Amino acid sequence: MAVTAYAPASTGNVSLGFDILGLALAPIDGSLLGDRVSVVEETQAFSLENSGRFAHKLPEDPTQNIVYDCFLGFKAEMAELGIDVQPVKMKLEKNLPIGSGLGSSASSIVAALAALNGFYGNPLNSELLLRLMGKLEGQISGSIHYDNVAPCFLGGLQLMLESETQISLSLPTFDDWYWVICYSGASVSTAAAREILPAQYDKATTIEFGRQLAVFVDALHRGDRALAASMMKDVVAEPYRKSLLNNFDASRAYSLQQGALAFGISGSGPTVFAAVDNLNAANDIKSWLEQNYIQNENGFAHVCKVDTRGTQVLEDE
Ligand SMILES: Nc1ncnc2c1ncn2[C@@H]1O[C@H](COP(=O)(O)OP(=O)(O)O)[C@@H](O)[C@H]1O
Ligand SMILES: N[C@@H](CCOP(=O)(O)O)C(=O)O
Repeated sequence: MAVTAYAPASTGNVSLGFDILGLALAPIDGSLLGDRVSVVEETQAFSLENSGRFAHKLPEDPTQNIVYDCFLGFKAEMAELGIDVQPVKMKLEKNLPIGSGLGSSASSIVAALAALNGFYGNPLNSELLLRLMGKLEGQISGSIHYDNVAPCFLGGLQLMLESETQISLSLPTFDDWYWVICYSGASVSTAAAREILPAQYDKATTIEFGRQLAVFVDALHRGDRALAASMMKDVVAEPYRKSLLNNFDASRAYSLQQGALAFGISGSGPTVFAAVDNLNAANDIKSWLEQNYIQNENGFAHVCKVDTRGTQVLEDE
């Protein structure tokens, strides 16, 4: 029976946890912000059919699509278990823009592997799947980072542990926070946005990074909203990446003036996010960003909450 998986958008870094903190997102109006991948049936030769708002931005050759690499990666893992996997017919509904900072490649990877695993009766456990997801994400961006694939797969706010037995830890979140996200419509390559970062950081930056992350995690556990929000400042990527983004400083200034608790770059951009604890302010910031941050017809904005469910796998009727 055909199996479909939905994998939500995610914000990597969340300003203060470069490569090790990520958040899954769900628009509060119920709209779909994530890719869907189906495994339809076994066939003679691998095939992939693309649809969705951003399908036209995908490589035309199906073997250049990361979904194909997921199939190969899954097949190799199954071979380790002594199981031979035949070519399959797959479908990708590409709802997330590529190079947007919303974990677009992660969403396709996670949905593809979750659907493949579901189709074959869940032979691979979650930990193994997550490692494979990270490996495939690393293939695209140049180095392995789990801050998109982990929240996309598991839901919620995830902190990377990356021990031999566990990749990710789930952190508590504040139910009353909204996450306004706005994608400008421009494309920023994650690999390129990683290359512009320094290879080394100075002592002061390193201490600041450690202080912020430690205090933030403690504040989350104690439910101290104000302290948690005050730690959300990016000392690692934003100083170098914000020059790639039009109108970033004005967008932050407006959001903070409207009462946003924090404002930053989602992943490697150009999407920006504002954390807000008031729905009226969240809607107001969303409208302003729509008017002032979006650059073309591909852009959009949503008021979101944390997606606590992560990837959803369904057997088709
Ligand atoms: N299913 C897919 N979804 C997203 N990107 C894909 C997919 N298949 C192949 N790609 C390629 O992977 C790269 C993704 O770029 P990247 O900047 O990492 O995107 P994102 O930050 O949105 O994940 C692009 O070159 C894109 O053409
Ligand atoms: N930690 C990564 C996150 C990249 O996210 P994406 O959504 O832009 O792929 C980074 O900041 O490079």
